[in-house]
Amino acid sequence: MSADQSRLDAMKTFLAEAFAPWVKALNIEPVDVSEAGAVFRIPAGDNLARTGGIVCGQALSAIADTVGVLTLIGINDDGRIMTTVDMTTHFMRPVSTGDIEATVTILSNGRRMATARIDIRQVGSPKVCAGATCAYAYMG
Ligand SMILES: CC(C)(COP(=O)(O)OP(=O)(O)OC[C@H]1O[C@@H](n2cnc3c(N)ncnc32)[C@H](O)[C@@H]1OP(=O)(O)O)[C@@H](O)C(=O)NCCC(=O)NCCSC(=O)Cc1ccccc1
Repeated sequence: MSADQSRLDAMKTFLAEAFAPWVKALNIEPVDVSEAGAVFRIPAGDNLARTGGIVCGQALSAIADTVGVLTLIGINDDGRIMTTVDMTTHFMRPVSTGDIEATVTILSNGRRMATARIDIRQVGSPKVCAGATCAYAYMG
């Protein structure tokens, strides 16, 4: 098994074991991971849409926070657990229902804190629809 496959498996296991049931129901799929970050696919169905078939901001924020945590779980080999301490999200253009992609870039990963940038796009489009910056504190 490649190192990346083992990281993807660790992310999937953590998603299945650690998150609230409604977060698991987002069906977030890790598809790529490296030291620099990770890429995720999410099938955004009508259950995530507000009026007009637009994916609601509440779901996009939850996706951003979750993929940030999963990326740190994937790239850290030390079993450290983190908690979100700050998050800023911008909704720059609507996300239509359908497959969406979240790209995580790790901006910092220190002894006590980590910072991640998350960009959410419609699959197949280069345009960022929503962007978030999340700060995480390592516990213990
Ligand atoms: C409209 C604005 C807020 C400001 O735009 P500006 O900065 O002045 O710039 P600009 O006008 O250039 O437009 C930029 C891009 O946006 C596109 N576009 C614009 N208008 C429309 C339109 N009517 N329909 C479709 N697309 C539209 C436009 O084509 C362009 O895209 P392009 O470059 O051609 O690819 C924009 O940033 C936006 O839609 N953000 C996403 C907000 C969002 O989805 N929030 C989350 C859901 S809300 C929620 O969950 C809470 C809630 C729940 C229930 C009930 C109530 C609340």
